[in-house]
Amino acid sequence: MNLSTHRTDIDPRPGQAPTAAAPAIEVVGLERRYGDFHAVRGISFDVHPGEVFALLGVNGAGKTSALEVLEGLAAASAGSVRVLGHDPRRDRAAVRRYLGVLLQHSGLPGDLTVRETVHTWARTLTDPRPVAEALEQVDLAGRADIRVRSLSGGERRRLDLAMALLGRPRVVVLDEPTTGLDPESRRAVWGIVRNLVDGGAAVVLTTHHLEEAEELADRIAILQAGLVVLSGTPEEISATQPATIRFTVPEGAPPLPSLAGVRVERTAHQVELSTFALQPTLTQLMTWAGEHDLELTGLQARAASLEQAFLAVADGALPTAA
Ligand SMILES: Nc1ncnc2c1ncn2[C@@H]1O[C@H](COP(=O)(O)OP(=O)(O)OP(=O)(O)O)[C@@H](O)[C@H]1O
Repeated sequence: MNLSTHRTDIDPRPGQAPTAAAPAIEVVGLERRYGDFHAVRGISFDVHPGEVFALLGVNGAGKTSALEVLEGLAAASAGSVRVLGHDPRRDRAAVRRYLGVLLQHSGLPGDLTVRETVHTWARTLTDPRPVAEALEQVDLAGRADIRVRSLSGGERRRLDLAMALLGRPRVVVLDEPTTGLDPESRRAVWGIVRNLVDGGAAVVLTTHHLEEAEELADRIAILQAGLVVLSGTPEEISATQPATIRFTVPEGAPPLPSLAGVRVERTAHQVELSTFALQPTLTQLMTWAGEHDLELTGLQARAASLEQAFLAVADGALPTAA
């Protein structure tokens, strides 16, 4: 699978020269209301060419509502969104050519074949990729003559992706690109996304698979009830949570050493330590065990994960740092 070349230049805004530093997507104070309901309550982020930005959050957090404004499908209730310097709704014609969108639910007609579907869409684009190449990329070349209604859920999702990338987009919005895909297909999609950004595209995606965000995203924002509650690189977000050390103390062991800043939970002989200083805590623990000639069975030390941070946000636990 490979993607052919992508142009990495950015359309200058009227009166402006293109600069390498210009973000491909700029979102400032975006709000989205449905009647009285405030689904997105003032979020800001930008995405540069060659970067993957992931919007995470539990169901209903506001991810799709925000993406629909980027896609030009809905108006912002307040705030502004720029894609390649343009308003994606008002200047739809200027943006459309450079924008690839994978909606959460697509509605392709079921009675066309896969090849006919892609051909039909390609005819509406300025500089489409060859249909055979597009199908090859998502591993659907062997299904080209099958009617869309006969495709499996995962195959249909890969067809959606082929359509989103057909026009060689420089800005790509992917709403849950791998939902319903098996692990192998999911990894293939990750490869496609990496190729896109290597070619200079700016990618925004949503996902409920945290390992996907960890694998792909350069930066992440976690949304809750329409607000960004944590943002940064995957490492920065993970680092808002403590590392965990678990072990079993042997019968008759002396009391644990005093460990400053470490939370200790103990049930019978099972011990769990939560610490923001994994190495010093481990060193103190090992020194203590060595001095008393103790064997700590089942010893495990695990750095904090993105999943831990995500769950802490979902549980309403305030992050300790951001
Ligand atoms: N057309 C609509 N009218 C009224 N409320 C809506 C509408 N569309 C979305 N909502 C509400 O806005 C909130 C945010 O929905 P949204 O689909 O943006 O969330 P999400 O983070 O994408 O969720 P998911 O992970 O389930 O896709 C939800 O409470 C949803 O019920």
